[in-house]
Amino acid sequence: MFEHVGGEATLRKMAEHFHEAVLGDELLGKLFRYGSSHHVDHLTAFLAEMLGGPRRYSEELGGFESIYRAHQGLGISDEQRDRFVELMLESADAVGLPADERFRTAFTRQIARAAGFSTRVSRGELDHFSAPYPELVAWEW
Ligand code: HEM
Repeated sequence: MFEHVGGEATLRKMAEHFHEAVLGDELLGKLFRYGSSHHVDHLTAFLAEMLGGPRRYSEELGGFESIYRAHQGLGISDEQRDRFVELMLESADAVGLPADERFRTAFTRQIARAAGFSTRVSRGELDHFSAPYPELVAWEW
């Protein structure tokens, strides 16, 4: 799937597009406005790994610890979660990710799953030890 989408270059474009979109979004902007400049790069690495590409996010960028810490305490609402997923899918369209049904079905499901994970972490509903991180990145495509 990593190759099918056009590799890291396409995913970086998608992450850049997404980052711009959330910054300008009424529901999500305030969560990201004070964030760090590495969000685009880390999101690119995570998406690449999620799609079966290089394991840079887990091996070099902190993997589970980093993603857990980034969302802890954010108190993401259901509305914010749904908007996040919507903007991700819009960004996928904007940069021309493949439109075939097999890819889109799996991609949408996995983004929704990751959003569920981040939301539960953000509300303190998932502790460190029970959080299903491996399922997020080691996905069977
Ligand atoms: C459900 C709604 C979500 C919200 C509101 C949210 C919010 C955030 C915020 C505020 C940050 C910190 C940004 C920064 O450091 O500049 C962050 C980091 C991150 N998020 Fe999310 N997030 C959500 C869902 C997701 C999902 C679904 C994914 C994966 C597809 C994801 C992947 C990441 C990654 C990889 C980082 C960077 C962590 C690091 O620094 O290594 N997030 N998120």
